Amino acid sequence: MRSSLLKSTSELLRRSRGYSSSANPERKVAILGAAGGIGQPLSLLMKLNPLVSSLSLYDIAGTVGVAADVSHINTPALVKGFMGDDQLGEALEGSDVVIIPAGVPRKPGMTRDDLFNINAGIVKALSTAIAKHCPNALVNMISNPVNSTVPIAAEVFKKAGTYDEKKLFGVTTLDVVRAKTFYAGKAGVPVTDVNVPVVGGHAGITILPLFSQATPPSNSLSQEEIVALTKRTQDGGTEVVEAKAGKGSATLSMAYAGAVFADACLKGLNGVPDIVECSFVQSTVTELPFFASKIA
Ligand SMILES: NC(=O)c1ccc[n+]([C@@H]2O[C@H](COP(=O)([O-])OP(=O)(O)OC[C@H]3O[C@@H](n4cnc5c(N)ncnc54)[C@H](O)[C@@H]3O)[C@@H](O)[C@H]2O)c1
Ligand SMILES: O=C(O)C[C@H](O)C(=O)O
Repeated sequence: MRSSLLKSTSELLRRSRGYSSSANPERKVAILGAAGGIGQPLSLLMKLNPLVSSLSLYDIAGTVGVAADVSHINTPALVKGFMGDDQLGEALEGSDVVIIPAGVPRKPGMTRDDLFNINAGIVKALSTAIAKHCPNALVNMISNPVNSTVPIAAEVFKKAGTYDEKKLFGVTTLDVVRAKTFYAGKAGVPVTDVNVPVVGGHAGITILPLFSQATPPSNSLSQEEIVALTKRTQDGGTEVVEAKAGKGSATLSMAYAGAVFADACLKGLNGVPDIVECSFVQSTVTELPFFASKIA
């Protein structure tokens, strides 16, 4: 009796947060680059997500320890670690969502484009494996330069005959997270109430936070302050790269942003209505083939 009461109370709590165990199908999430600076905290956050039933942690090295560590957390997701080319197929098989933070990060003085030569090859190889082993998965691309890695993945999927423009997302959520934080601080509004769409791309001046559409609106911000907020959002990545002084780029805030975006994907797959996020996707909003905007 007591256990069934506890069970139904916990189900009620889950429902009130938008989750329902009985309605939610089994979902497998794979993280490629799971032992890295983003990969590890992202693995933790996805292990905490009640919509995940199976969590597949893949990297070229280091996943045995990360998977053992994360697997001890008492949440339902079953965790498995995979390493090296031989295990990539098994890591991906049956995945509903694949998150890709694999690749090298910036050091001070570099632009995201300086990462292209190394990361393009990594993303091409991983996308080829996704096309083979889980062609229907939603792909969340974190690896930089996002403005290029997303089109690369699209080309790989087209070549494999598996491309679905609605399933490939460049993760620009960190730009939104930053815009919300910086706006709330300046406008003096509670950060949890704030929303700011960010469109364009994910590099320097291609990051376009639309503070004119921010909610709650602020009448107190001057034009100068909005220009400064825009510049800080555009330079947010560089601010962290310089602060880390050679030890990489944003990892913790990115893991948070990646977990928010992946959660939106899982909710979308589960039929939860009105899920809206900004993402860098194939687009007809401008003449550019890919553009970040609000997607539902
Ligand atoms: N989209 C964004 O907003 C955003 C934000 C922050 C960082 N990033 C990008 O994310 C990437 C990762 O950053 P990080 O700080 O985690 O770097 P990191 O070096 O700490 O981790 C990268 C991980 O990728 C792994 N890796 C390399 N090649 C691989 C392959 N072929 N298959 C699987 N794993 C592989 C490495 O072993 C490493 O564990 C960088 O390109 C960085 O620029 C993007
Ligand atoms: O700035 C970087 O190199 C990493 C990432 O794109 C970010 O915005 O933090």
